[in-house]
Parts: sequence; structure tokens; C-alpha cells
Amino acid sequence: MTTPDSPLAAWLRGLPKAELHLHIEGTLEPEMVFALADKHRVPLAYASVDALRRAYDFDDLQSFLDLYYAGADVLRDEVDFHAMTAAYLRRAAADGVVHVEIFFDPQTHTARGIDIGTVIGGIHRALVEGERELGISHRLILCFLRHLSEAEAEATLDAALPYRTLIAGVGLDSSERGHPPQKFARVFARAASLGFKRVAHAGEEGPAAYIRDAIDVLDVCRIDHGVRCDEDPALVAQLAATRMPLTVCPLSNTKLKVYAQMQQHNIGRLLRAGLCVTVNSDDPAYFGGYVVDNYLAIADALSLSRAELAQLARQSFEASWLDDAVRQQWIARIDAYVAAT
Ligand code: HPA
Ligand SMILES: [Zn+2]
Repeated sequence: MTTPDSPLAAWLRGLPKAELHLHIEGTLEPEMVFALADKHRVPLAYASVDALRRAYDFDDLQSFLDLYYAGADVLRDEVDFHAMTAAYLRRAAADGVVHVEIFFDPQTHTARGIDIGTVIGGIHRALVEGERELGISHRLILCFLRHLSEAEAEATLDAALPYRTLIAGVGLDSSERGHPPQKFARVFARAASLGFKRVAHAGEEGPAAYIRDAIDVLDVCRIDHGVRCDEDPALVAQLAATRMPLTVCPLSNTKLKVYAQMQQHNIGRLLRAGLCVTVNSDDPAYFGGYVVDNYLAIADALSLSRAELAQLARQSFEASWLDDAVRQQWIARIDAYVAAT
């Protein structure tokens, strides 16, 4: 068993990495939930930090989402959004993350009467500070909640337009089954015409057909999760041939019972089949680990070599929205690190 103080963990922390699948609301640790509940006098359903953490025992995606949306209720002002984002960036820096592309869910907050400018303002201020103080570059991705209507997604896009220079792309998250990509075809087309890049969660709990539809109907440039692609061998071949990135989240997949055990995870097989798979933490406060914990979990369970782990890190930059020259610089840094260690 590989531990966080093992030589492999230290080596992984030294490996430059990008994190591309991270819900900022999913970084809200129980300690911060309690601190913010206290600050705003919000009653909580749990008596202690430990009791809340013990509740993080999920059956599936929906059982997680119910707690995740409840936890986000303590975020009330700009300072809260800043504190949450700053804490994540400090933790990511300790893991050797040098670039982040993070999701936020504006509808979770606007539905509670919080202005979208408060949400974006706090997150963006922390990202700018993180770049200056920690050297972490960033992109911000606005996610639409797929259990809500397309009309509500359209209204969210409208509300975000005054902040459009701060937002690189749009995504699609929340309950997947029964909410296919087609439901959001028009709002994604409008986002494209406005110059936003597109990503979507697909093939986490939903079928492989949702991955095809995200590509064909929403014109996405990455798939978030995508692990159920292996139910469709022709799709796997297409993903390999086109180098369509998958932002895979191993600890999330075992916590939400997509796989009963990490040994069953397909990321190693997909990597060896030539897919641009990447390693990410999704909602680290809820799933028991940040990005290095995710690398360690698959290294251990799937017996991945250091060469394979380095390739996963290279692919995190290949899949990123960094300028090509910057991407190539980070990949060269990885090559140099591997040669020197
Ligand atoms: O893993 C996820 N899937 C879908 N929606 C989400 N919202 C936060 N995390 C997730
Ligand atoms: Zn996710």
C-alpha cells in the first residue's frame, strides 16, 4: 500500500500536473462548512465535523449530490467563495499542481438569492492571487446543472455575460441519467457562438451514447469522466484516434460506486489503448483525496509504472486550454523531471 509519505508520493508531488476536473464547491472541507455555518448562523443537520465526514458514505451520484448541494448552502458572501478557492489552491500547490481549470455551479447559489457576481468575484480574486503567490495558472468553467431546464441554463448564461472575460468555457454537471446532452443543445450552441469552449460530464453513470452525443451534439473539446466509453469499442477507437481527452476521477468513481474496487478501474487500460486520459480529484473534500491521492490510488491498484504516471501528467497539459507554447514547456519540464529522477 502506497502512503502519502512514501517515495512514490514525494515523486508524484514533484511531477508538474494540471487539474482539469475540479468542482470548487466540492473542495469545501467539513471544517470550513462548520466555520461558515457559524459565521452566518446557518443550522446544520450534523452535530460535529466528524459526524459530517462520517456521512460521506455514498451509494451513487445522487446520494453525493444531495450532500454536496446541502454543504454549499453555507457559502453566502464574496469572502466565503474567496476563502474556499484559496484553500483549494494552497492544497493543490502542495500536490505539485501548476495549472487548474475549475468548475463552478452558479445555479446552486443564484437559486438561494446570491448574485452571480458575488460567486465569480470571490473565486476569481483567489485565482488571481493564486497565480501571483503560488504560480498556479487558471481557467474558469461555468457549469449548467443538467437536472434543471435548458431555459434556466440560458438565463444563467445571460447572467454570466457581464463576466464573460473571466470565464473560459461552459460545462454540464449534476444528475446524469435521464438528462442527455441533447437537452442542452441550444444553450451550448449559443455558448459556442459567444466564444466559450465546451466540456460536459458524460459516461460517469450515464451510457456511452451520452459521450457520443456530447461530442456530436454539444461539440465539446473534452469529456468529463467518460469511463463508460468502454461499453462501445468503436467509441474507444474514435477517442484514441482523435485524442479526445477524458478527465477521469478515480477516487470519485469508487466512492460513487461506478466501480466496486479500484482494481476494476479502466484508466490503465484506456491509457495503454492510446486515449488522452487525465487524473483529477472531482470533489476532493467529499471523495477522500486530492490529485496526488488519486494518482497514488491508481498506481497502487493498477500497478502503473512511473513512465505511465508521467504520461498521465503530460496528458493533463495536452488536454488543457493553456497556449500551445506553454503546454509544450510543461511537457518538456516533465521529460526533464523524469530523466533526472
Ligand atoms: O462527479 C460529478 N458528476 C456530476 N455532477 C457533479 N457535481 C459535482 N461533482 C459531480
Ligand atoms: Zn465532476
